[in-house]
Amino acid sequence: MTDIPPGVSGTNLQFFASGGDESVWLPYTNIKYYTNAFIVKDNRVLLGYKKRGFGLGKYNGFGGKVEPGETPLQAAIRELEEEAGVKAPLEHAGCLFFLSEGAEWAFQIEIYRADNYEGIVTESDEMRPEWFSLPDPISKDGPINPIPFSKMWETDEIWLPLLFEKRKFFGRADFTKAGDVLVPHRWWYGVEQNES
Ligand SMILES: COc1nc(N)nc2c1ncn2[C@H]1C[C@H](O)[C@@H](COP(=O)(O)OP(=O)(O)OP(=O)(O)O)O1
Repeated sequence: MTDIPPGVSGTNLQFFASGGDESVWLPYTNIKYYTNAFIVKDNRVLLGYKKRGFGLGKYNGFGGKVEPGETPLQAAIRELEEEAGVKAPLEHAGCLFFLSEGAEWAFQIEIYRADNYEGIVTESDEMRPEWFSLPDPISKDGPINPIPFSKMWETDEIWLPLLFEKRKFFGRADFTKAGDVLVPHRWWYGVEQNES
């Protein structure tokens, strides 16, 4: 399925992956803007274990709502410092649109990455930071502390490798409820083509 879904920003996109029930995208009326930031350094990525609120019990990048008057980049820098105690020269890595059945708004999340940071990684009220090894194509035994995809949002496994490869991605994932749990219903991802 190669049609770009409603809500996906980005131009000059090349289809990368899609799946799920391809009959319908969930409707939405409101959008709220969020950020998510990842530090990738020395073949490791810094993730945080979410201690409260939305995504409780999952590992994720560091981020939150864009507050009034902030740019997404300013919000991403602030949230990273609040949640992990460090400052980083963040670069835009992609943008994701998430919709959950029954939610009052869609999440538009600007994703950032940095190869470096200043300060000491510190646990906060919201996140417990932890370093994980990047996938190692050379070692047949695999990394020592691999990324815990089974404890992350299911669709992260599709786009996180693009962030590691520095390929800019845009996508959408809709989730439906199975009891108290949100499960992926339909998803689509594209990568920005280099103009040359
Ligand atoms: C599939 O859906 C999602 N996947 C991933 N990887 N991340 C997601 C998904 N949906 C939301 N997120 C991210 C976006 C933000 O980084 C956080 C949610 O932000 P939060 O609700 O914690 O916002 P804060 O402003 O920090 O909240 P407080 O008011 O509690 O400080 O999850």
